[in-house]
Amino acid sequence: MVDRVYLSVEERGLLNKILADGLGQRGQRDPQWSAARIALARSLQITEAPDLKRFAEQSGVTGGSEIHARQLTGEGAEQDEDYTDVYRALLSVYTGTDLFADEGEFHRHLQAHLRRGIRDITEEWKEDSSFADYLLRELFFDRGEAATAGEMAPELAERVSRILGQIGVGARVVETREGPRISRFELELAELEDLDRLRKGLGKIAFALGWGENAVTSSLAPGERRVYLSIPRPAATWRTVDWSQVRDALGSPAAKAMALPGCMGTDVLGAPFVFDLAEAPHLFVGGTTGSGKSMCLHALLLSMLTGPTPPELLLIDPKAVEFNAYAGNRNVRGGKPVTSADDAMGALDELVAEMGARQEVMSALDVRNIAEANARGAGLRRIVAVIDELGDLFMTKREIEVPLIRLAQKARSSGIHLVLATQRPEAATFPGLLRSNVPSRIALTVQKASESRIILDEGGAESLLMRGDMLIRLAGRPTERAHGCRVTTQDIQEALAR
Ligand SMILES: Nc1ncnc2c1ncn2[C@@H]1O[C@H](COP(=O)(O)OP(=O)(O)OP(=O)(O)O)[C@@H](O)[C@H]1O
Repeated sequence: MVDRVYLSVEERGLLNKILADGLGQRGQRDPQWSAARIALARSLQITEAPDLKRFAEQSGVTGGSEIHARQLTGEGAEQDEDYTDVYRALLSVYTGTDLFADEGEFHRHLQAHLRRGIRDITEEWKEDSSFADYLLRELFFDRGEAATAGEMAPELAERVSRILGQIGVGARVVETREGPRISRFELELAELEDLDRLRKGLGKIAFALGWGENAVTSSLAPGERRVYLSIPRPAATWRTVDWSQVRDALGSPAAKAMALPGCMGTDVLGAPFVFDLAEAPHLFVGGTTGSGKSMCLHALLLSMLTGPTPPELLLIDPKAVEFNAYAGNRNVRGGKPVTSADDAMGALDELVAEMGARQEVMSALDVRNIAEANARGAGLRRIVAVIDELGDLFMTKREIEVPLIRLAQKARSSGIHLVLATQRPEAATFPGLLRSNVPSRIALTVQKASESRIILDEGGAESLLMRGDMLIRLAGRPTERAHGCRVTTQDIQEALAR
């Protein structure tokens, strides 16, 4: 018999919050299983099994509490209230093992799903928003497709072949690959003219599959007459990428060789997307509210802090919300994030002065950049200034443009880098001189094609799918699509505790 599952104090707290604030069951007696079943349902939506080590281990739950199986699965209750075998069957399919035969394993998987579901709800449900709306959006939206996610690829391949025929493109599907959020088809085109027909027909393919106009994209693939066709999947079938997966990628020799390794998530096929901010050398990040911009910035900050030589971070946050957790960290310049426009101006002026001092050191050593200076023992540490939200800063203090432009123009060689983020990618927030000196860009979902063009000099970001979906254009490289990883408050705390 399934005995019980264990929860930490925080996890139990979330269940109580769902009951009281979400389901309005204030004062009722302990119907905690109803909240727990919602958390189970959330986890079961994700096609990948939860990490057993992380979510089923008992060690992290000291001081926590237990939920009995009879509450969770209805075990031992009347026949039509006992869902134990339904859960057992579901989890057997999920894991590919017979969980009817192994009670302990069933227990472990049940607990892992419950705890992952609680983790997801904690991340996704904003306290001040309606829980009913959250449930509708996260649990029930596109439920039909979610249920058939496993069989989708061959069925989709047939549909795609049929649609290609309808729009007059002669093509053979050579390979199908499922990324975390996108199905990618490699096509071999019959004739050269099929390339034009395909490009012109992308809107029709999207329309036929029920997506927005620019949701389906194509790009050239290696090999004769080969192209990739990328088709998004419904949100309920996405595989979430966690920070822990990204962090592992930063341990690779290639990433360790970078001066400022950055990884915000994966490419469309799920491989970590790692780049060197020192080569970027300045980055502009734009995306509408809820696009995942904050998570993207946290992933970038954690990547740099996890690297072999963490830089000094100047954090500027006029809204005084996003970077609070970093206060007191030894890598933060001045010990805490800067929140007022006047202090931001002062801090950036100091960086300009620091740049001047470093240039003198480099000229005395007769070297061209910080790497060469450090090879001669200069001991200069890289500095990264991160501003979230640039638009607010410009509104209260336009003059801040002056030190920013000077840094963007000249700070690269002295090891000072800028990351400028905004919710409002407008010409006024990203003016000409700054634009031309900040060559690397990340566009998360934006509302209009014109905003995409401000960030990337091209459209496309208006058709992204929120939640960290992004287009990255690094200096000298073509635009690439990536999916951000999820960064939890715990991830940030763990990284800062190092
Ligand atoms: N990479 C991701 N994977 C899964 N969910 C994500 C991801 N990025 C963001 N989300 C979801 O989107 C929500 C909004 O993300 P985030 O707070 O980073 O957006 P934002 O653009 O900074 O919005 P705001 O400006 O309103 O803070 C998160 O609470 C989370 O649920």
